[in-house]
Amino acid sequence: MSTVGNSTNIFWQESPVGKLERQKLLHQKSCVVWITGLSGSGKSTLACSLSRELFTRGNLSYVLDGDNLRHGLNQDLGFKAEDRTENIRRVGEVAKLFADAGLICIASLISPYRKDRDSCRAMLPDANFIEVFMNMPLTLCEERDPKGLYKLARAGKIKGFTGIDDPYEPPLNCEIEIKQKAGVCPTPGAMVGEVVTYLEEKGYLQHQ
Ligand SMILES: Nc1ncnc2c1ncn2[C@@H]1O[C@H](COP(=O)(O)OS(=O)(=O)O)[C@@H](OP(=O)(O)O)[C@H]1O
Ligand SMILES: Nc1ncnc2c1ncn2[C@@H]1O[C@H](COP(=O)(O)OP(=O)(O)O)[C@@H](O)[C@H]1O
Repeated sequence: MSTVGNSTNIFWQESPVGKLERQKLLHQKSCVVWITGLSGSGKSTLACSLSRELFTRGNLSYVLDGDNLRHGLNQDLGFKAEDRTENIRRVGEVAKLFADAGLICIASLISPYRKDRDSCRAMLPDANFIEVFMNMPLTLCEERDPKGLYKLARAGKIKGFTGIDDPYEPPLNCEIEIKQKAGVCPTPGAMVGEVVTYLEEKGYLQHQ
């Protein structure tokens, strides 16, 4: 019997099927691929393209996108610092469950605060947390501005917009950094290739 937070008199229920059995069934080693970066840096593009490529290769993944989760699980959260922290904590816990289920969980959120990302890393046993930093300049993200949010932020119509009047703390030692080469952004395919190569080299994509 234990107490966790406000939950008292709770008991952990073991599953009759273990994580190793689920991973063996899926021919893969589960993990969390955590994609962080400014709005417009390419997080969702990488997450979706990566998920498709893994599926094509016979590996099962699932995308947890910040925008999407804010339509449901996190619809009660805004963008003040403590709400972003709670957002990342919740997504970290969900990602941990997906990894325990044997999947390659691809989380795609701005996740601006280093301490929050590091807390998610600490949640994952066996260090199966792969931080991918979308290191794109603010100028590029603002040029792209597919949702027009940077324009609204610049006009003062959105307060506390990441990169404009809210902080983003870049990773100090991420596993993968996606960045421009000679001022040119890699294609979505090249971005996917960098991540798949890493996953293969580290043994996450065991073939039949
Ligand atoms: N104030 C503010 N700052 C940053 N982003 C904002 C804000 N308001 C709305 N949006 C939209 O919300 C998306 C980011 O949600 P996240 O859950 O990834 O953010 S966070 O991790 O909690 O910081 C983000 O989506 P992406 O563009 O895909 O990153 C924005 O479209
Ligand atoms: N590697 C890339 N090369 C060219 N355009 C890209 C690339 N990645 C993303 N984009 C474009 O940039 C915009 C923002 O991408 P998106 O994935 O929505 O970013 P985020 O999820 O970080 O907000 C979209 O219009 C998308 O098509």
